[in-house]
Formats: sequence, structure tokens, C-alpha cells
Amino acid sequence: MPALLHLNDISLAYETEQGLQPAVSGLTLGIDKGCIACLLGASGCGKTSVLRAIAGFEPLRSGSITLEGAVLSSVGQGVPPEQRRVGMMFQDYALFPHLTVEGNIAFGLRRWDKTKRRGRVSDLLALIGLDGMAQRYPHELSGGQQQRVALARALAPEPELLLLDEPFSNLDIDTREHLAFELRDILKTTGHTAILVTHNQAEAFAIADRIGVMRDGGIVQWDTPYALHHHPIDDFVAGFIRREALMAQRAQAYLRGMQEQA
Ligand SMILES: Nc1ncnc2c1ncn2[C@@H]1O[C@H](COP(=O)(O)OP(=O)(O)OP(=O)(O)O)[C@@H](O)[C@H]1O
Repeated sequence: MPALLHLNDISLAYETEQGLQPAVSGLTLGIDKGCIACLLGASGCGKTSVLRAIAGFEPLRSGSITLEGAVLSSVGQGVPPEQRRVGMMFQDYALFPHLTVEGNIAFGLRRWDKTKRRGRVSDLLALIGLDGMAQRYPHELSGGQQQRVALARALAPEPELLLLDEPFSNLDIDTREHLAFELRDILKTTGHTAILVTHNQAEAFAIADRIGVMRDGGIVQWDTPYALHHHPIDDFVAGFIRREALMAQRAQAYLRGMQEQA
């Protein structure tokens, strides 16, 4: 079966005062329908740039991106972001404060007829476990509840693909862990294909079917979490996985200590 999403030898770069700075170089990846993929890697390795290119916010310098066989981006051309059937939940993609939960979830459904829209919102509220909160405003919700609403808003227009960039970065450690498992359950229930970017390896291993370890704008290893742990392709991946696991343990111990003191 062909992959749902194909990144074919893509490269992108940013114009800076120092000239053109490459951010992603010759990256190739295929993601199957229903797969939850995760991009992991050190800060600046190009994870967000890959997501932005898939969403249609960055032009390609080489290669192409296809979704279900149709070209979304190639050099010099691209389908506009709003026509890509790609849902997004980015770090800074906050809820609209002046809209209720219902209004936020229904935001991308303005062209739907009223009955269908109401039905979709109510199904999504049940899916994210926030039945009865439709009329609340974002400031009346916890951080975890707000993120669930942001997820429902991204899922509402029935995208083919969901992109999640550090979706839990502003949450406390316990909520993060809980939501990571919940997100996986929700996506597996709906059958959505998703790509997640995170710094948090524990989160990646909890959620992902496939993980891409990135370095300097390319994928070094694309594998299952099990294979990454047990069969790292080289010393870089082995070191990265070990170091990140150690850091995650230390960070969790530190944050738990802070929470207990508070
Ligand atoms: N708008 C921009 N203009 C110039 N350079 C940029 C821009 N956005 C990103 N870059 C550069 O491109 C490279 C890749 O950035 P990107 O944000 O994709 O990395 P990342 O892996 O997501 O990092 P982080 O984990 O810190 O978010 C970095 O060197 C970054 O400095």
C-alpha cells in the first residue's frame, strides 16, 4: 500500500542576513495511513521546518511533498495551506479567547450546515471528554482542557493529516504524561494519521508508532520506538537516545521536586 504522505528528497532554506541558511536537506520519508509519527532531534535540527513545509508555510528548494498521491508542494509551486486538508496544532496556536469551547471547535466548520456542524462539535466534545463544557470560555478551562479543545478544533474539519508541534510544552509534567497517552487513544480511535514534533523523548515513545531521529536537517534513523532503543543505526542515534532518556529522567525528578515544594 502506498504511503499516505510522501516527502521526496525535500530541501528548504531561510534567507538570512548571512545569506541562504539550509534548514532541511534531501529528506525522504513515507508515512502510512493511520500512523502516528514523531520527529525527534536536538534544537535547530529542522523538525518544525519539516512540519511548516508540509502545512504549506515554507517553499521547497528541491523535492516534492505528496498526500494520497497528489502533489502538495514542489519547487516553485504549492497548494495553499487552507486547501491541503492538513490540521495543525502548533505550540503558539492558542484558542480564540472571545469564543466559547463550541465556537473554537466549530471555527473551521463555518461552511458546514448548522445541524451537521452541531453534530460534529458534540461528537468531538465526547471524544475529548469535555461534554457539558461547550459554553465555557478558554480562561475557564485548565491548560490540559484547553489543549484538548485545540486538538478537537484541529480535528473538526476532518483533515487527512494532523501536525502537532510540541503540543504539550506549556503543561505540567503529570498533565503532559496523561495527555500524551490520551492523544494516542484519541488518534487511534479516529484513525487519523499524525506527525508530532517534540523535545520530550518519553512523550515520543508513549505516542509514536514510528520515530524519525533528525540531525542537521536530515533523518538519521526512521524506525519503531523498540528498534530505536534496541538497534540504533549508529553511535549518534545510540548516544542521542541514551542522553535524552537520562535527561528526561533528571528533568522529571526535578519538576516533581518543584511541584512537591509548591
Ligand atoms: N524564519 C527563519 N529564518 C531564518 N532561520 C530560521 C527560521 N526558522 C528556522 N530557522 C533556522 O532553521 C534551522 C531549523 O529550525 P527549526 O525551527 O526547524 O528547528 P527545530 O528542530 O524545530 O528546533 P527547535 O527544537 O528548537 O524548535 C535552525 O537553524 C533555525 O535557526
